[in-house]
Amino acid sequence: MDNVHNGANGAAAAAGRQLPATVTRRFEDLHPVLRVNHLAKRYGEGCDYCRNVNAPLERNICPKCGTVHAVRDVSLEVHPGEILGIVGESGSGKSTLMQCLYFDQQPTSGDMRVSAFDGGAANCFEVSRQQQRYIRDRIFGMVYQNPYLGLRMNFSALSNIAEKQIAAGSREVGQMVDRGRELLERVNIPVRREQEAPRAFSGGMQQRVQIAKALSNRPPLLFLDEVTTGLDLSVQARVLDLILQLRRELGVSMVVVSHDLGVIRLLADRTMVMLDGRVIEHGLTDQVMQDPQHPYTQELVYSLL
Ligand SMILES: Nc1ncnc2c1ncn2[C@@H]1O[C@H](COP(=O)(O)OP(=O)(O)OP(=O)(O)O)[C@@H](O)[C@H]1O
Repeated sequence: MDNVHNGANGAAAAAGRQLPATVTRRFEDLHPVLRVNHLAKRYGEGCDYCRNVNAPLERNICPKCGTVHAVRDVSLEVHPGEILGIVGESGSGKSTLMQCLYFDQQPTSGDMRVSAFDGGAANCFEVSRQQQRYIRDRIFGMVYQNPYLGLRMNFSALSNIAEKQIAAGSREVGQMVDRGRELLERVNIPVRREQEAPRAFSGGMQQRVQIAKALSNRPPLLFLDEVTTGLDLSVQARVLDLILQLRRELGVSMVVVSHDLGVIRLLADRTMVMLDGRVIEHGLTDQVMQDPQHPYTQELVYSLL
C-alpha cells in the first residue's frame, strides 16, 4: 500500500502546527511539466495471476511465471522548478523508470503527458519515434550515472555540447560555440579545456560536461540518474551544489534518482520511495524524513542518523 503524506500539512498537522500557505501552495498550484500515470515495465509475458496489479509477488518476480515486474503501477507529477527525488535500493526499479521516461526503454503500459509537447494532450509513450526524439532533443535533458552513456569520450567537450544543440535544430556554428562556452563556464570547466575530450577529465568533470550538454537545449525538464555515485565525497558535494545552483538560476525542473537518501534529502522538494518496483511512500521530502511511514523508509531514514 502506498504511503502518501497527504498534502504539505499532513505531518505538520500531526505535530500540531500548520505550514505557511506559501509552502503548501508552492508547486501544487502550478500546471505539471510532466505527468505519468500507471507506468509499468515488465520483463516477460506475465500471466493471468501477475497481470493483476495487486497480486503479491516474490519481491518483483511473479511466483507463477517468473516474469520480472521492474516497475509496477507508478504515477508521478513534476511541477515547474521542482526537484522530484526517487530513492530506493538496487533493483527497486528506479533506473528502469527513468529509462522509460527518457524513451531508452519501452514501457509495458502507462501514459506520460509533457506540458511542452502538444499542450500535454498526447500520451508520449504512444507518439511516433520521431516525435519521441523531438521530445528527447528539445524538452528533456539526461545525465546518466555512467558518463560513457551520455558523452562521446573522444570528442571535445565543446563538440559534445554542440551535438545536443544540433539535435535540437541549431545550425549556427558561432552561436553554438558561444553557448557551449557559456555552459562550460557555468559548470566550472575552464574554457581553456574546451577542446579536450572528456576521457581526459576526472569523473566529476565528466559529470559536469554531461550536465552542460543536457542543459544546452534549455530543457524545462532534466533527468539525473545516480549522478554522484562513485565520486569522491568532495567532488560529490560540488556536483550537488551545482545542481541546486542550476535549479535556482534556471528554474529547470528535475527528476533525480539515487540509492542514497542523503543525496535525495539535499536535493529534492518531494520524494518517492521505491521498493520492488513499486512506490511505497511519497510526499514532501521534509515530511518523509521527519515522519517515515513504511518500515523500509524508516530503515533508510534511521540509517542517516
Ligand atoms: N533486461 C532485463 N531483463 C530482466 N530483468 C531486468 C532487466 N533489466 C532490469 N531488470 C530487473 O528489473 C529490476 C529493476 O532494475 P533497475 O536497474 O531499474 O533497478 P535500480 O533500482 O535502478 O537498481 P540499480 O541502481 O542497481 O540499477 C531488477 O530486478 C532487475 O534485475
